[in-house]
Amino acid sequence: MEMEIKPSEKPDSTRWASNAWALLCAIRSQSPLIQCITNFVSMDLMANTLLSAGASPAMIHSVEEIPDFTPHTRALCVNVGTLSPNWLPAMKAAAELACKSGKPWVLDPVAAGASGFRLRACLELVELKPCVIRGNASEIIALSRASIGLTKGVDSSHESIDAVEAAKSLAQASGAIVAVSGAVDIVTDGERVVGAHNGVPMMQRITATGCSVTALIAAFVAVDPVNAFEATASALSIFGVAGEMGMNMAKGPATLRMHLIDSLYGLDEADVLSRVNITSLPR
Ligand SMILES: Nc1ncnc2c1ncn2[C@@H]1O[C@H](COP(=O)(O)OP(=O)(O)OP(=O)(O)O)[C@@H](O)[C@H]1O
Ligand SMILES: Cc1ncsc1CCO
Ligand SMILES: [Mg+2]
Repeated sequence: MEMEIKPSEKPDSTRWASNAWALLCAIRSQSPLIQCITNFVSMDLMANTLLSAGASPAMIHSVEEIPDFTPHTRALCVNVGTLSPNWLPAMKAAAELACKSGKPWVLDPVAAGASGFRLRACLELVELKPCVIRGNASEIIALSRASIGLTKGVDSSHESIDAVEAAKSLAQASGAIVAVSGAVDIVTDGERVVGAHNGVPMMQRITATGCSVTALIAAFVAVDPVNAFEATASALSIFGVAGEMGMNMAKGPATLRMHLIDSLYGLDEADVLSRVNITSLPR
C-alpha cells in the first residue's frame, strides 16, 4: 500500500520543486514590472528572458527618469557589465530609491575584479543593500576579497564550488543573499548553503545567460521578497531546467539561445517537478 505523504513530511527536494513552480506561477499571473539597468550586450536576452517567464521588463536607465519610474517597479536589477562613470549615479539613485520604496534590488557585479574603478563601483553598490548579489565564481571571489586581477574578464576562471567560502563571507558582510553560478549554482545567506544542480555547460557559450538569470532572480524575489533565499535558488534552477530542455532541441549556442527562451515560456508543472534539483550543501 502506498503511504500518503503530508506536505510537512515531503522530502526537501519535492518542497523545493513545488515552491519553484508556485513562484513561476506567481510571476506568470502577476507579471511584475522589473527595472533593468544593464549592459549593452545583455539587454535583448535579459528582456526576452523576463518576458518568457511572464514578467515585464523595462530597460530604463537615465538618472532623470528614476524618481518617477523606480517607485512603481516591483524589483530592480543593476548590472555593471559595460560600466562607464556617467552610468554609476543612475545605478546608485535607483538602488537607493528601490530600498526606500521597500522594493528588492539585485546586483550583478560583472567582471568585478577587472579594474579598480569597477571594483570600487561594485563595493559602493554593495553598500546600498542589495537583496541578492549574483555573479560567477571569479566575480564573487573578487568582490568578497575586494581585490583585482584574479579574473580574465567577464568569464569565470574559477569553479562555483571553490567560491562557497567567499560567497558566505560576502553574504555575512553585506546582508545580501549571494549566488554563484556555474556547473552547480550556489546560494547562501551566510549560514545556509544550497546548490541548484540544473543547466547545461553550453549555457556558458551564450553571452549574457548569467546577466539574464540575475534579472530572473529579480522577478522571483519580486513575487516573494520575504523569502529571497528560496526565490533565488528557484530562479537559478528554473533557468537551468529551461537550458536542459532547450538543449534537447539545440544544435549549438545560437539555437540553444532560442530554445532556452521557448522552453522557459513553455515550462509546465510536470517539467518543473521532475527536473528542479536543489539540495542542501555541507556548510
Ligand atoms: N558547467 C555548467 N553546467 C551547467 N550549467 C552551467 C554551467 N556553467 C554555467 N551554467 C549556467 O549558465 C548560466 C550562466 O552562468 P555563468 O556562470 O556562465 O554566468 P556569467 O559568467 O555571469 O555569464 P555572463 O557574464 O555571460 O552573463 C547559469 O544559469 C549557470 O547555471
Ligand atoms: C561580453 C560582455 N562584456 C561586457 S558585459 C558582457 C556580457 C556578459 O557578461
Ligand atoms: Mg556575468
